Amino acid sequence: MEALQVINLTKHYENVRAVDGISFNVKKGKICGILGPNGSGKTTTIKCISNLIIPDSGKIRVLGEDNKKSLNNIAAVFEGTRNLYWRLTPRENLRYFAGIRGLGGRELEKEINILLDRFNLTDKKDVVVNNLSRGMQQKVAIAMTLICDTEIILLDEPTLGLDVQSHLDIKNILIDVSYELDKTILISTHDMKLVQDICEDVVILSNGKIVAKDSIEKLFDMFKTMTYEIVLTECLSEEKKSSLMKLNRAFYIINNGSKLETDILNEKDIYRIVDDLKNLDIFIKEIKQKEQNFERVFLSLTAGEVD
Ligand SMILES: Nc1ncnc2c1ncn2[C@@H]1O[C@H](COP(=O)(O)OP(=O)(O)OP(=O)(O)O)[C@@H](O)[C@H]1O
Repeated sequence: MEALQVINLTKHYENVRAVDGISFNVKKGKICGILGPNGSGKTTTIKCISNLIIPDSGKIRVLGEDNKKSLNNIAAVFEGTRNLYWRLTPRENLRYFAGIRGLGGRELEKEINILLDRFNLTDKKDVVVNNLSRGMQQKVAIAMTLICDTEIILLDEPTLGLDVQSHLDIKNILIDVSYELDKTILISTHDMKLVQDICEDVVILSNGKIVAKDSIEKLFDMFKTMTYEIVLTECLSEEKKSSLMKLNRAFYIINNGSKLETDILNEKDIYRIVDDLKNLDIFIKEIKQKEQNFERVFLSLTAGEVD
């Protein structure tokens, strides 16, 4: 069942076409990522879905209903957790946002305690949000969406500026929320690792248009290459770098020339690469096959102009 339908959405800011006729769906209980370079239209899309800005044209449906009539079924968290009240505590924030949606009473207090516990925030429940770490603030913001009990949760850059532990915590929380509570989550992000780890589907934008929308699995299959890392015995000189660039193969020069990466389709190619490097007096210390990386898929899809 489609929880969210975006149909032919277009939004201009004066002469900028921020979003240009995009359509995609997100199934109930799934996590979908919106990826794209800076300025590709991700935030504009999220803002249109959450009714913060009015699109020029197109339709947005939540469980089949126009999004303007579904305000109580959409909760959004924008970059930098700007929608929290910094001088209120986590408990007060949750109470306030639930109150806006007409929720209150003893049942609500019980719900708030359960949520604070779930997010490991119980011992911080009376500390003003301003004095919490970035990771904790992000948890409060996500808890805020849950207390409102909406069908759709929109998250703009939920892992921006988080340390490794908080990144992991947020990732686990989102997986829990989607699987256990059956929430539909749309995440706008630059964080490929997050998308690769938790999203089932992805929409990739470039210049306000969709360049790909599919499951992560299928997008990986589309770019089924093997990436090899070649560690060199010494850093490449500028002369060797330019000789390498003249070869009929794309090498990514890493670590100032002490490593190379290349994508191959056929395992036999690796023997040709070894020969090519030997002919250029570039000596190999080690060759490793790398795990497939969603960043490469993304770069392949967004490189160059998209009409
Ligand atoms: N309020 C505004 N007024 C004018 N132009 C805007 C406004 N908001 C966004 N834009 C422009 O619309 C385009 C899309 O912006 P948007 O913020 O949606 O992209 P984004 O993919 O979220 O970018 P980023 O990854 O940098 O946050 C950009 O060219 C941006 O400069």
